[in-house]
Amino acid sequence: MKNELADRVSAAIRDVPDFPKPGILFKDITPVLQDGDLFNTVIHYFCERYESLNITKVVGIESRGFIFASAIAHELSTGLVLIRKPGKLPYQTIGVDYSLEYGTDRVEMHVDAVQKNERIVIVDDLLATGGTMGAGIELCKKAGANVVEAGFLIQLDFLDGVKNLHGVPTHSLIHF
Ligand SMILES: O=P(O)(O)OC[C@H]1O[C@H](OP(=O)(O)OP(=O)(O)O)[C@H](O)[C@@H]1O
Ligand SMILES: Nc1ncnc2[nH]cnc12
Repeated sequence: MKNELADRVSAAIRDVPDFPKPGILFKDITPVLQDGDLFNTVIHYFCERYESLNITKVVGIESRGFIFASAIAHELSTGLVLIRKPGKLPYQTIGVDYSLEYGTDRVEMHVDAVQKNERIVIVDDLLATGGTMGAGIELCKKAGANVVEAGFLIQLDFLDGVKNLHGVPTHSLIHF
């Protein structure tokens, strides 16, 4: 199932050169979302991976990670946690700074979003340098969570982002 689905997702992803900055080949996932059957199959693929792992919360990273995390959490009936860019969350937060393929940023999470020893998965659409997910993992670990897996739709292997993921197991549906 994985290879057939990976081929369908690869074919749907649209490459946009020089977005948002010159030299970046942007992987546009919106065609995957626009295809109801494909989006549904992707969500079920991740749910099958996670359904027997006693996951209590799915953590999504703003903004494209929210799309996948929220659909997976809904399907698994787990909680959903939002990791957001700075200044967006209303309550007390913990935060981590990181560098991006095209800039620097910071991620934040509510202090009470994840409890000690909770089994969580963190989901994002794409792994590039790993700065974003690395910071997300750090946040969840700070809160005492057991990060079972970092899941991605797409992994850009040439950027070797896995080295920034603190040894957490990772899974990506497709690799470029
Ligand atoms: O591995 P990294 O080098 O950290 O890059 C990956 C991150 O970059 C993109 O998000 P972006 O910051 O563009 O935000 P968006 O999802 O709101 O478009 C992507 O959705 C990941 O979160
Ligand atoms: N090349 C890329 N395409 C889409 N999202 C990204 N986030 C970081 N690098 C990216």
